[in-house]
Order: sequence, then C-alpha cells, then structure tokens
Amino acid sequence: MSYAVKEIFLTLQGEGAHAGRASVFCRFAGCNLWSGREADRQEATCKFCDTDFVGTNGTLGGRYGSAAELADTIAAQWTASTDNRYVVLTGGEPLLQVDTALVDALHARGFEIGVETNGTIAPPEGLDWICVSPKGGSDLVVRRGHELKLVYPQPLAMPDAFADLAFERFSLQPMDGPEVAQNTAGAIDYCLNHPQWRLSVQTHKSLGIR
Ligand SMILES: C[S@@+](CC[C@H](N)C(=O)[O-])C[C@H]1O[C@@H](n2cnc3c(N)ncnc32)[C@H](O)[C@@H]1O
Ligand SMILES: Nc1nc2[nH]cc(C(=O)O)c2c(=O)[nH]1
Ligand code: SF4
Ligand SMILES: [Mg+2]
Repeated sequence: MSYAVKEIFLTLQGEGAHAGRASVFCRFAGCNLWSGREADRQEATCKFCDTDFVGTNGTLGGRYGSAAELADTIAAQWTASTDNRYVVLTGGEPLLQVDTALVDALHARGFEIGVETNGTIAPPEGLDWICVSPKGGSDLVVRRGHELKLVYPQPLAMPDAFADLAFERFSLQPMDGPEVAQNTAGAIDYCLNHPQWRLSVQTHKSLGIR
C-alpha cells in the first residue's frame, strides 16, 4: 500500500476534546465528499470545507511507498521525549487510505493515534481516538466512537439527529466562513441549552498556528 499525503507538521491539536495537545498532523490527500476544486464546491456533498487537501505539494507531502516510511517521517517530527506521542490522521478523508499496516507502524513508534473522519468509511481496528464529524447529505456509517464533533449549523445535520449515538464526547464546532460570528453565537446558545454538547472552537486559527 502507498499513501498520498498532502502535508505533515507538528502543532497543537486545535479542536475538540484533545485541544491543546502536542500532535503531529498527517493530512492525507483526497476526499470522498468534495474534489477539493473550488469550481465543484457548490455541487459537492460537503460544501463548507476549510482545508486544501489536493495533491501532495505541502510540507513533507508526497507519495509514501510503505507504512514504515510514512511512520518514520511522522516520528521524525516529534521533537520532545518519547512520552505522550500523539499523531492526528486527517485530510481530506484519512479513512480512504489509513490501514492496519499504518496503525501498527505508528503504534510501534510509540504513538497514540487520533483520526478526524467524516464517518462515511469504516475505520480499521486499533485507532485510539476516533473523532467523527458528520456531513449533511452523506451516509453516516461510523455510529460509535470516542468523539462526535459536529460542525454547526448544517440544515441537514442538526445535533438532535446524533445525540443518541454511542460516543463518549459530543462537541459542537461553529462553521467557519463569512458567518462565523453568528454561527459561534448560535453554538454557544445551543450548548447552554443542551449540556450534552460542549463548544469546540478552532483555537489554532485564533492562535495563528497551523
Ligand atoms: C478538514 S476535515 C478533515 C477530516 C474529515 N474529512 C472530516 O471532515 O472530519 C477536519 C475537521 O475540520 C472540520 N471543518 C471543515 N471545515 C470546517 C469549517 N468551515 N468550519 C468548522 N469546521 C470545519 C471538519 O468537520 C472536521 O471536523
Ligand atoms: N492545529 C490544528 N488542529 C486541527 N484539528 C483538526 C484539524 C484538521 O484540519 O483536521 C486541524 C488543523 O488543521 N490544525
Ligand atoms: S469531508 Fe472533511 S475533508 Fe472532505 S470536504 Fe468535508 S470537511 Fe473537507
Ligand atoms: Mg483544519
């Protein structure tokens, strides 16, 4: 198996339950809910994406020929001691590419593995933190996991529809874009009235880090 990777970088997890945690991000190229081309955005299933996941031209991007090669590159970005090593597999849609060989190779290098997924593809065994972010108009197949992190508001995916699923943590993340202020106010109001949900702000954006 080879892996098409957009970029790899060390940063703090900006979102969700692990916000603030030192993490190596590995962003896989490609997504099943949008081509990534602006011309296709309005016809895509997922129309609000804030991320460039097209191609392999970012920092340490490329086509990695084996799980060991990719895991070695990820491990080389970790600058601290070997304690608390954490990697976030994202994209694009990482579950188009993440397989057991990569999970095993990262565990062998001492990493806990988080994944950010749109929930339309079943994950391989062994992932340590599965964060599912459902998209209105898509078919949600990952209906249990560690965190459900819903971008808000989405007319076709409102929180009620997910509140009974088997997740440990429910996060509500204001949709970034021209209406972010209004979306943030709406999400705060929702969390105040539905305390099962916790606000997730995209802290890396206000901190000015990746
Ligand atoms: C770029 S996605 C990649 C992982 C996966 N494809 C997914 O959608 O979960 C990473 C996270 O950013 C969130 N996200 C994408 N665009 C956003 C936006 N405009 N505002 C807030 N969150 C956004 C996604 O819902 C997801 O939780
Ligand atoms: N710092 C930081 N935190 C993040 N959490 C989820 C991200 C993503 O794009 O998947 C992301 C990201 O791109 N940067
Ligand atoms: S599913 Fe994730 S990566 Fe794909 S377009 Fe939507 S937010 Fe972006
Ligand atoms: Mg992001």
